[in-house]
Parts: sequence; structure tokens; C-alpha cells
Amino acid sequence: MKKIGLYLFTNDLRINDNTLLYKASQSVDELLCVAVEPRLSTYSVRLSQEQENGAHRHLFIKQAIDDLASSLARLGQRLLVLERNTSEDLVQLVKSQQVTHFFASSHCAHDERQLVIDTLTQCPGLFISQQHHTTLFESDAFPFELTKLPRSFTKFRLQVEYLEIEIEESVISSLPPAPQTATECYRKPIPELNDSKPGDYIGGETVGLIHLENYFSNDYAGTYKQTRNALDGIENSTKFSPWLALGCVSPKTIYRHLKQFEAHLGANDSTYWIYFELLWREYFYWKCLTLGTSLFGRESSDLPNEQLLDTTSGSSFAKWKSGNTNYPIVDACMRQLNATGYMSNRGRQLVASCLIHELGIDWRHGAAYFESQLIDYDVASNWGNWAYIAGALNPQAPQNVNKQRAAHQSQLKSRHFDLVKQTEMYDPEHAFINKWHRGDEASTSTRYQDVI
Ligand SMILES: Cc1cc2nc3c(=O)[nH]c(=O)nc-3n(C[C@H](O)[C@H](O)[C@H](O)COP(=O)(O)OP(=O)(O)OC[C@H]3O[C@@H](n4cnc5c(N)ncnc54)[C@H](O)[C@@H]3O)c2cc1C
Repeated sequence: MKKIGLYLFTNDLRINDNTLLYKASQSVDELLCVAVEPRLSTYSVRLSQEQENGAHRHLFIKQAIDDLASSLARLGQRLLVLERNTSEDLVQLVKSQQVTHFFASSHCAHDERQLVIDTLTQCPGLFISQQHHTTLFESDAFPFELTKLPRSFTKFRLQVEYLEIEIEESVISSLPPAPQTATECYRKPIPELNDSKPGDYIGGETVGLIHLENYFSNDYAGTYKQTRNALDGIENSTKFSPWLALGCVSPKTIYRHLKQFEAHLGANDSTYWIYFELLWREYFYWKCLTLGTSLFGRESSDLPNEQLLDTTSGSSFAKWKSGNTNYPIVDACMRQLNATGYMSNRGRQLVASCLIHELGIDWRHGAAYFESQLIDYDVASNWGNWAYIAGALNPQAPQNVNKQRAAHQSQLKSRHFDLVKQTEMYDPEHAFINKWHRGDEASTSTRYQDVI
């Protein structure tokens, strides 16, 4: 009997360092390559008050999928893109194409996992291969059970940072052909990326790998720790996140380049710090997996029926989104996000702190808006960082409630940023504020008396 495989691309839109695709290539006679275009969830539509992904995020995803389709075409394959992320289309494909083997990345997030579970439940008898292959570590490499994932990043880091990372890459030089019968639904090749402007980030594995090579062929990594907090500047932090988020480049590929850089030019605090930040990404990934829907605050009762904001908060939220709060540093960062789809890590911390503490808005609205706009939107890193800043990452255990409440208050305080001091530290000359200046006096004042 013919073995027909279906490979479902989700957050692994790449050919290189794709061990699961390699496995698929070795296991079946014909292979159906399918991608599901990420859409804004209903939950995030309500919270963000946006109907769909923003233009930059939308374009970046489209470019990444087109690039994958071109790479697959070079290997004699074709990519079928499903526009709805429901199990119906997948089930229909499995049945109509008589698929026998199903391959999909093991996602950390609830909805993406549910899509695969629902499909497999309706298609019993498939051979299933799943793997976490958008991380540095496999879950069985950890010296703890996932159910006992350390609560804090520091405890996690101390237990994992010395673990060995497998960096040998599987090379795919050919793929089994696509089944003949599914032709009408394939993605039409769109080879030219002519809808992006110079300086824009371009989605896809091809550009992601070029960016990686460029980054390490300069000495940026050697000074990363001193420059990473800058609000702007392509060279100041790695800017790997957009390609990591869609899996166009794997963290292991980045790690391999980092080790090569250290071997040639020497390791220092800065090169270690790139690894340190990748461990934050890792921590949020496994945290997301273990928290399930509670990462999104779905089980809590303080946003009844996921209600929308009242008129006053709704107006503050709209001003925050458009960069019109009258906190100059916040407005500049939000304008940068809206104009490019990217914001620095420092900027994200400041605008999140402002939304939560200055404007008193539930953090989930901010997280959902980021989800709709960021070209590097990553479910675990985004919702994890927001929950962390809001002090909502670790659900409180019933014992030691008082002790935990005190710890919670002090955490909240430590993540409430003084916007004036932060401006003095990170934008003393107001170069960044002026760059994203909205053209009236209020936006260049740092005194903030007239805030909403
Ligand atoms: C409120 C908020 C929301 C965020 N949302 C996202 C998101 O949706 N997607 C995303 O990739 N990152 C998110 N981050 C983390 C961080 O801001 C970005 O990863 C970083 O700014 C990306 O730029 P870079 O690649 O130049 O980072 P670098 O400073 O060069 O770091 C190297 C890599 O380490 C990882 N990393 C760095 N900082 C963090 C962090 N705090 N948490 C997790 N991983 C980290 C990223 O993969 C990054 O590419 C968020 C942070 C905050 C405070």
C-alpha cells in the first residue's frame, strides 16, 4: 500500500534544520505539504479591537509562506495553503487524499495543539509524528519533569544552561512528490516580494538566513550586551525574532552560528547574553505548554465574558494603540510598532508598563494588540512577557497566600517603569522621540502633566 504523508507547517516555515520534514522525506512515497496561515483568534479580536492581523504582520507571514512555497518548488514539491485554521479542511484533505502518515510540529500553544488533536480524533488510524523542533532543547533533555517546570526564569536557566545542544543539521536534498490529485488547491507561486519598502523586514527562510550570516559577519555580537537596550538601530540587538517566530530560522541554527562566532572571535559577556536571551524564549515556550489556556488569563473572572472596555478605558486604549497617550516615549514606541511591525524589547516593557500601571487597562488587551501587529509575534513570548510584567505568569497556589501576595506586589512594583527616568536613560537627546514625533508640542514634552 502506498504511504501518503501530510506535513503540516505551522511555526516551522523552513527546510533547513527541519528534522521532522527530513523524517517525512524518508518515510513516505508521496507527500502533501500544507501550511495554515496564522489568523487573529476570536479571543484576540475582541480584546485587541482589531478585526485582523495588521498590514506588516500580514505581509511578513505572506512572504514567509511564499518563500517556503518557492523552496519546496525547487525540491519538486508544492505547498497547499489553508486559509482557515479549523480542523475541517485538514480532515477533508486527509480523507480525500487517503493520507496514511501525519507530520506536525508539536506546538506549545493551546489552540494550535487543539487543531491537531481535533484532526487526529476525526482521522483514526494515521501514523503520527510530532516533535518540538522550534526550541533549543527537547523536553526529555531536562533534568526535571515538564509538570515540575521551575516557576522562575532564573531557576529554569540554572538547570538548563549547561545542557548540551544538538547542533548537527539534517540536510534535505529531495522530497517525495506531491500526490497528483490535489493540484487545484496549491499556492500559486508569487516570486517577487515587490510590496515591501526598502528597510522593511522581509519574511521567509531565505532572507532570515542572510540576516543571520550578516549579523555574525560583523562584530555586533561582541558588543550585544552594551547595545541590546537601544530603542532603535538594526545592529543594536540581533533582530532574529521575526524569523524565529515563524520558524523560518531555527534557534539551533542561530546557536550554531553563535558558537562559530565565539570560536573565531572569542566568547565574552555579550555572546553569552545572546544565549541568555534565547533561554528566556525557551522558558516562555515550555511555560506556555504547561500553562495551557491560563497563560491567556482565560479562566480568570476579572474580565467577565471577555468584555470589551468601558468608554473611558476604551478611549485610553485607542490612544495607546495609535501612539497618542501624551507619554512621549510610549507614543514613539507605539508609532514605531504601527509603522514597522517591530518594537525593541525596552520599548515593549515601557509601553506594557504604561498600559497596565498608568492607564489601568487589563494587560490582555495590550497582549492581543501586540499579537495583531508584531511581525515577530510568538504566542509564548508575547503572552508570557505580558503576563510576567502584569505579575500574572505564575498562578498563586492556595498555600502561603499571604506570602505569595506580598511577593506578587513587590514583583509588580519592580516591573512598573518610571517613564521619565527611562527616557533619560535610553533616549536622553530625544532622538527616538523626535524620530517618531507626532507633530505637536505635547509629544516632545517629558513632563507628562496632561496625560489622559
Ligand atoms: C510585552 C512584551 C511582548 C513581547 N512579545 C514578543 C513576541 O511576540 N515575540 C518575540 O519573539 N518576543 C517578544 N518579546 C520579547 C523581546 O522583546 C523580543 O524577543 C525582542 O525584542 C526581539 O528583538 P531581537 O531579536 O533583536 O532580540 P535580542 O535582544 O537580539 O534577543 C535575541 C533573541 O532572544 C529572544 N528574546 C530576547 N528577549 C526575550 C524575552 N524577553 N522573551 C522571550 N524571548 C526573548 C528572542 O528570540 C530574540 O530574537 C516581548 C517582550 C515584551 C516585554
